Amino acid sequence: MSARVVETITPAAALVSCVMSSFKASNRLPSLISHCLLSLSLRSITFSPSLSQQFRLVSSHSTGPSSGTFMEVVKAALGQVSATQERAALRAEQKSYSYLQIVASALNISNILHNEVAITAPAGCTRTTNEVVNVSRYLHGARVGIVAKPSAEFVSAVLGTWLSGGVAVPLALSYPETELLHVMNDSDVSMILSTQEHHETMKNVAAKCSAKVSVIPTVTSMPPNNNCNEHSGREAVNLVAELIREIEDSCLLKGDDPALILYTSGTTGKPKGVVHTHKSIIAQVQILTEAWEYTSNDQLLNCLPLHHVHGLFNALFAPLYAGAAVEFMPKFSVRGVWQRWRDSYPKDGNKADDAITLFTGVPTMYTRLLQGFQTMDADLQKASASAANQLRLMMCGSSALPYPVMKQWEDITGHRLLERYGMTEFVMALSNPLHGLRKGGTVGKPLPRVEVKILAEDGSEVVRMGVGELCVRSPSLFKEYWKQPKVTKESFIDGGFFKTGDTVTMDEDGYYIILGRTNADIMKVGGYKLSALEIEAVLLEHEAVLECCVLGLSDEDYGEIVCAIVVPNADAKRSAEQELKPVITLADLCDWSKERLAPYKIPTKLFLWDSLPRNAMGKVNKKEIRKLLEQRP
Ligand SMILES: Nc1ncnc2c1ncn2[C@@H]1O[C@H](COP(=O)(O)OP(=O)(O)OP(=O)(O)O)[C@@H](O)[C@H]1O
Repeated sequence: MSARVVETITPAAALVSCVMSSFKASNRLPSLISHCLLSLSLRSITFSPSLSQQFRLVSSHSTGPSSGTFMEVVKAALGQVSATQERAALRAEQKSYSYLQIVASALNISNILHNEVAITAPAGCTRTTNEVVNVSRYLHGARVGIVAKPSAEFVSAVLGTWLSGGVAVPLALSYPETELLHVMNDSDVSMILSTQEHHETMKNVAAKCSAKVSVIPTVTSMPPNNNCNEHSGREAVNLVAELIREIEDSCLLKGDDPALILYTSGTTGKPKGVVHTHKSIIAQVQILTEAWEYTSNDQLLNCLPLHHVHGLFNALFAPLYAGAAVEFMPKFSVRGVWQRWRDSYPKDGNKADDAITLFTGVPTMYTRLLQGFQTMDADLQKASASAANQLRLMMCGSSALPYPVMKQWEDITGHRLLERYGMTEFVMALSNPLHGLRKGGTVGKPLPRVEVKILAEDGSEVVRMGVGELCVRSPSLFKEYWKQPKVTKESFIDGGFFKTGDTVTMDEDGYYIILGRTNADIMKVGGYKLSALEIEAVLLEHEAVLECCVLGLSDEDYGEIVCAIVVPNADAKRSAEQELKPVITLADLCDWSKERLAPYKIPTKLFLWDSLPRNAMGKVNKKEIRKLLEQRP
C-alpha cells in the first residue's frame, strides 16, 4: 500500500461527513487547507451542465486514490455543484477576488515555493517524497515568512504555503529590523514571500539571515460589474483539476503538523513563537463559526493586522471557512469605517449587495469611532448611527473594553458590543453570547468545546467568585512554543490545561471577569493585590479622561504604589487652557475617586500624557512604561 493511501484513509471518513453536512467539517480533517479549499472551490466556481460533464471527464482521468478515499469524495462533491454565481471571497482597495482566484494564486505560490525551496525530509520523517507520486512540492514543515499588508496576496501566500506542506510565519510590517531579524532567525525561515512593495527591504533583511525572497504575484481580481464567468470554460476545469491534485498532495499533512507560527506581542517578555497545527486552526474556526453564527451571507470589514489572532482568525480564517466575504481596510480609518457602513445601508433604507454585516475591533478603535462620531453634523450622525445599527454583529476584544465606551456605543448604534477573551496560544476561549445577555465588564463564558478552570496560587481549584489564574483546555490550543520545550512544559498543568498568566474571577452568573496579566496588571500595594484594569475602568468614567493606564511603581514602604497615566480629552484640555489651570490634578482625581474606589486603590501618582504608546493591537506595554518611569530621577 502506498504512503498516500495510508495517509488518506482516516480523513476520508471525516470528509464524507463534512460534505454531507453542508460543509460543516468534522475535527478529524487533515488540514485547514483541505477544508478551506474544498469550501472555497465549491462556493465559487460557475459550472454549466456541460462544464460539470467536462469536469467529471477530467476528474475521472486524474490519478488519485481509489474509490472511497478522500479525493473521490471531493470529486463527487464538485461534480454535483450546479450553476452558481462566482462570488467575492475577499475585497481590498476597490477590487474583488473570487475564491477561485485566491485558490489559483495559491497554486501558483505553491509552484514558486517548490522551485525555490530545496527541502530534504527531516530525519525520522516517514513521509519521504520517494514514497509517493507527485509530492515533490512537499516542504516538510519549512517555515515561510509572509510579508504583505492585509490583501488577497497575503491570503494566497498563506494558502500556498500550506498547500506546499510549509509553515506560514506572518511577519509584522511595523517591526523594526532588529525585531524582524529576531523572528526570522528564531523561526529559521527558509523563504520570505513578500509583495512587490516590500521586496527591496526584505531582500536586505533576508540577506542577513540567509533566507531567500520571492515576490507574491499579484492576484487577478474580478472584472468590475461582472461577477461571473471569468474563469469559465476549460480554464476553470483545469484549475479545479489542479486544485484536486494539490489537495491530494496536501493529504501528506497530518492534523498535528505545524501550520502557523505567530509571535506574541512581547508585552510580558521577549516575543515567543506560538505554533498552531492544522488541527488547532480548523478546531478554532469551527468554534467561532458556531458561536457567532458566521455564514456565507456575512461580509466582514477587517481593519486589523494579520500577525495577531484577532485579525487572522476572528476576522479572516473563520469568515472564509464559513463562506463569508472579508473586506480589508489595511489602515484603520475612522472616516473610512463610518463611510463604509453608510454605503452599506444608504439612507433610503436599502441594503447594498456588498453590505458589511460583521465588524470586530480592539477597544481603542471604538473609542476613535466615537470621537469621529462626535465631530459629525446632526444629519451625518443620524445616517451613521442608523447604518451601524443594521450590521448583524459587532465584537470587541484583545484588551479590556471600558464600560463607558461600551455604554456610549450602545446608546448611539443600538449594538451592545460582544466582548470576548483570547490569546495567541489558544486564540479565543471565552465569549459573551451571540444570543442572550452580554454583560459589560465581563468576557462571558467558555466557547463551545472549551474548558476552563481558575487556580489559586497553591494550585487548588478556585470555586465560584474566587480569584486566581485562568487555565484553558481547548481543541484550539497551540502545540508548543517554537524551540522552547522547557517553557512549553512549564506552561501546562496536569490534564493539558494551559496556564494563561491572566488573573480572573467569575461573577454570580458564571461570567468571567479579566483582572489582568498577573505580572503586569496585578499590583501588590501594602499587602493588597489590586487589579489595574478595575481601577482603569473607574477612572475612565471621569469626564476629563479620554484614555488611561494604571500600573504599579516600586515603593520602599508599600512594595508598589498605584500610578495613573491619564490622557485628557479635547474638551477638558480646551477649557483648562481657557481657564489657565491644569486639566486635572492628583488632588482632583483623588477627591473624585473617593466615592468610587476603596482608599488603597486610589492613585497616589498621576501623569498627564498626550497619548499612550500602543502597539498594532492597541495594547500598552506596561513593563516598558514602568521601566521608563522608574528610571526618571
Ligand atoms: N477582552 C479582554 N479583556 C481583557 N484582556 C484581554 C481581553 N482579550 C485579551 N486580553 C488580554 O490579551 C492577552 C493576550 O494577548 P496576546 O496573545 O497578544 O499576548 P500579549 O499579552 O499581548 O503578549 P505576550 O504574550 O507576549 O505577553 C490576554 O492574555 C489578556 O491579558
